[in-house]
Amino acid sequence: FISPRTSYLARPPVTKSGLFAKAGVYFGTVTGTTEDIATMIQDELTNQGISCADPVCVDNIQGHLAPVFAKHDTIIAGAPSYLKMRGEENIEQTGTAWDNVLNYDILCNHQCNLDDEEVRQVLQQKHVACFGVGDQICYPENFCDAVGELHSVFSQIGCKMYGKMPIDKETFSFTKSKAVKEGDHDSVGLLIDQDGQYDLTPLRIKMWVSKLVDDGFFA
Ligand SMILES: Cc1cc2nc3c(=O)[nH]c(=O)nc-3n(C[C@H](O)[C@H](O)[C@H](O)COP(=O)(O)O)c2cc1C
Repeated sequence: FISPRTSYLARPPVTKSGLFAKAGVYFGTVTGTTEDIATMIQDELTNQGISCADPVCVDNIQGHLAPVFAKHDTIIAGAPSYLKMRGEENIEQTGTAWDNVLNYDILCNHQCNLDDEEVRQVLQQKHVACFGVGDQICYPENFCDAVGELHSVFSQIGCKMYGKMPIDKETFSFTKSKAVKEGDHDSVGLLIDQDGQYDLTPLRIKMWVSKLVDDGFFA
């Protein structure tokens, strides 16, 4: 007997049958930029022959997340970064449903406090890659921090993480980001500066999607 509540856990792996798209792109946004990037990623996936559902805004997800995420083999998760002050302390937030959906707030301490066992169970089987948008001129020490935060949640749940990118020193000028581990030459996901470098965005997306394909993200 499989209870209706957990029946989706027993579904066979997602195929290209058209019932479920192979890749799911989830984003949060405050002023629309992350949505634009999510759509550009979807277009690039389609160009490269990967079936991808229309990007879903996490603020529009009602109720339980597990059945939503269960629809896809691979999840691409994107968020903007919004630095905020809490008293004297800087805290990072996305300003979107990611902040509460994944207990994002608690991530500032780099702890994963995801109590929801069902979400955890579903996500453990998934390939996940993260992307984000930010502004490296105004926030050079916190550029795209949310990408690092999101990555840290999904990896602590036990997802198989993809999407690392070498940081191009010729074009990026930020000094610090939670998306770049100390001493690393790669970021943990795709970093986009649509405020200052929108002209570089299409190539960055193309290279990232190509790398995801090469690394077996969709295999
Ligand atoms: C109050 C405020 C705080 C911000 N904090 C950061 C930050 O910490 N890091 C960063 O890279 N960008 C930061 N930004 C820039 C936004 O992340 C950037 O404009 C992004 O494109 C907005 O994405 P959205 O349109 O999807 O909300 C901040 C912008 C504002 C207005």
